[in-house]
Amino acid sequence: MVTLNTGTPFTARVVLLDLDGTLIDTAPDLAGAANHVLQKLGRAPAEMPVIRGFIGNGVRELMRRALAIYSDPSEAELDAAMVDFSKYYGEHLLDHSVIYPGVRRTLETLQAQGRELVCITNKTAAFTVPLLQRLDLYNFFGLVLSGDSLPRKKPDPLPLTHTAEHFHQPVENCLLVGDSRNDTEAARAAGMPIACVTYGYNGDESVHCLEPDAVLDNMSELLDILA
Ligand SMILES: O=C(O)COP(=O)(O)O
Ligand SMILES: [Mg+2]
Repeated sequence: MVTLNTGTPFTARVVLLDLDGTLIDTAPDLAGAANHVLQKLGRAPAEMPVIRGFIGNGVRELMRRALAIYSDPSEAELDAAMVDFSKYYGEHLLDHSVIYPGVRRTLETLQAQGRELVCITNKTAAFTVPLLQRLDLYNFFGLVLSGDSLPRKKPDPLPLTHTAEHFHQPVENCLLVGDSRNDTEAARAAGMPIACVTYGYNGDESVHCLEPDAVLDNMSELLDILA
């Protein structure tokens, strides 16, 4: 079901899409990599719902939070953990991760409508690009901004304002589609409309609490709210 809180459809000449929890269900493989590191350190694996709640601020923050279940890691401990995490995750990017229902067909339609598509994620580029390429999604995007592409990532508005400038569009003519508080905060700070999907990673909080301009249960519902 779609909830439209603005009353009018969005022009959205540029559609910005979050990655983890919005386009791709990456949690199983992120959990696999984090638990690989925990196991190496002799610790118990974290449950999937717990790991899901750690996603959204980049893989380093995910690993920091997973280690902190036991005790807050030093930066040196986190550096060492990230070497193991990165190697394992890079080799297991797509063991269990899948595109969410409706995503591919919706991207095809948006592209056919002549809209610019952009992927905006806090994931590092070393993982973002192969994930999109191997799922045959990469070519949909005129721009891909990862967590390490610009000096600041979401919830900072920079990736959003950078995108609007890149395509010479006012922010009002863009629309961010995301799944979490980082997305709504970045959008509000940029003055960009935001739609949230209900199926992603926003901890225990319903995305309705974030008061986005629209709420989607399936990506295909995006087509119902665009002018
Ligand atoms: O936490 C991450 O690595 C990425 O999260 P995002 O794609 O939802 O921005
Ligand atoms: Mg997300």
